[in-house]
Amino acid sequence: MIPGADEYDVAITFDETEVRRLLSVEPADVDAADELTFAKNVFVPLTTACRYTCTYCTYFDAPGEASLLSPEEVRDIVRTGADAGCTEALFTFGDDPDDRYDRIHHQLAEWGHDSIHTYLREVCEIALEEGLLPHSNPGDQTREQMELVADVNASMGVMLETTADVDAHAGPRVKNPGQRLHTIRTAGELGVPFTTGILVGIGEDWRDRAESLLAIREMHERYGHVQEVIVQNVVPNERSSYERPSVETMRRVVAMARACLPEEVSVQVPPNLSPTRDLLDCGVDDLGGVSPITDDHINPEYKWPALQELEDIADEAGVPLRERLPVYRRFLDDESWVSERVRRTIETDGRYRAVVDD
Ligand SMILES: O=c1nc2n(C[C@H](O)[C@H](O)[C@H](O)CO)c3cc(O)ccc3cc-2c(=O)[nH]1
Ligand SMILES: C[C@H]1O[C@@H](n2cnc3c(N)ncnc32)[C@H](O)[C@@H]1O
Ligand code: MET
Ligand code: SF4
Repeated sequence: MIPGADEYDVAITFDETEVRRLLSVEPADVDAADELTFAKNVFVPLTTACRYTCTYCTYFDAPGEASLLSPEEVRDIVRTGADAGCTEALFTFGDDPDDRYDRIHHQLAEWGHDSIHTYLREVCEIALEEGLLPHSNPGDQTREQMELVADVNASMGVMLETTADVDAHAGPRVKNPGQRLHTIRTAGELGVPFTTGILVGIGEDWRDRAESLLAIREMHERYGHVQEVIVQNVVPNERSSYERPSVETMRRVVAMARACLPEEVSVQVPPNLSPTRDLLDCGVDDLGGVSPITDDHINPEYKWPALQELEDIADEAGVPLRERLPVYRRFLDDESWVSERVRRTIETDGRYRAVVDD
């Protein structure tokens, strides 16, 4: 049973034959992709306040220290990004930060906001004004929260992490797999093109990995909204000494993801964290958002590869490298997936047409 599944009304019955099939998948069983895609983004770490304290994470700050970027700071970052040829403003930050941080609450109030989501809407609008397409990953969202920002985002996301009950999420306030799945389902109901994924090496076992991927597939089968699934290996940092999963483990999980998910769903690995070159024959077809100007604020010790390195990786795999937008092509021509507002930005900016038509 997935923890929290009943409470959030997302119970899933796994087909034992399917679980077994995935558990037996080997890298040799899947086809390598015929192209590699990536997006150029700027990372906007809106706030370091977070209601959770995941043991693998260095991102969050204690209540007395956590900060919030101002609208001016956000405009500066996204403008620099647009000048550097980026297409995506990645808003990733602490989960429900106004939940228990008074100073965040007061700062938001000073700027005329009563929640992080009304503020997120304002900064997404700033990104659109500056010509960037927002992709927000604020962690878990209620339907009301997501509705507030859906039409100013090209796509959104949240990592499922895992369906298992792991110690990494133990404590008084914790990520709950049922709540994560509920967020993924809400995106489907609201017609939001969505990114999710699993975090490998946080205490889950092979069956948990298979079930996590099957849970994502189940959500996609219902709504068709999952555009990509990130297979992310945990990396050690100064707060925690998680062991990196071995290359062999990552090869098998990536192959499992490819074998589990339908063809239209991309399998992404982050090129700054993963042994990317060793995973390409296991079905990876996307390298995610990489930034020519900002750090990966979640894992700042791990630098983004330069565009040239992505070219070299694709060359070695013998496939073309193609730039993409934060929203995948198949959603673009349908108003129920991409709002008029976002579509206008894509259609009026020559840079976007060039990326879409490439
Ligand atoms: O730079 C990062 N981008 C992350 N991204 C962004 C991703 O690389 C791109 O923004 C998407 O591929 C959209 O283009 C995430 C997006 C999500 O929706 C959910 C989780 C992640 C995780 C990361 C991450 O750890 N680091
Ligand atoms: C945005 C995403 O970053 C991931 N994340 C957080 N901390 C780490 C880490 N040490 N290693 C790898 N990924 C991490 C989580 O999966 C989160 O959902
Ligand atoms: N806090 C959110 C989550 O874990 C967003 C990114 S983690 C820095 O989903
Ligand atoms: S991974 Fe996200 S939810 Fe977990 S502590 Fe870090 S910022 Fe918060």
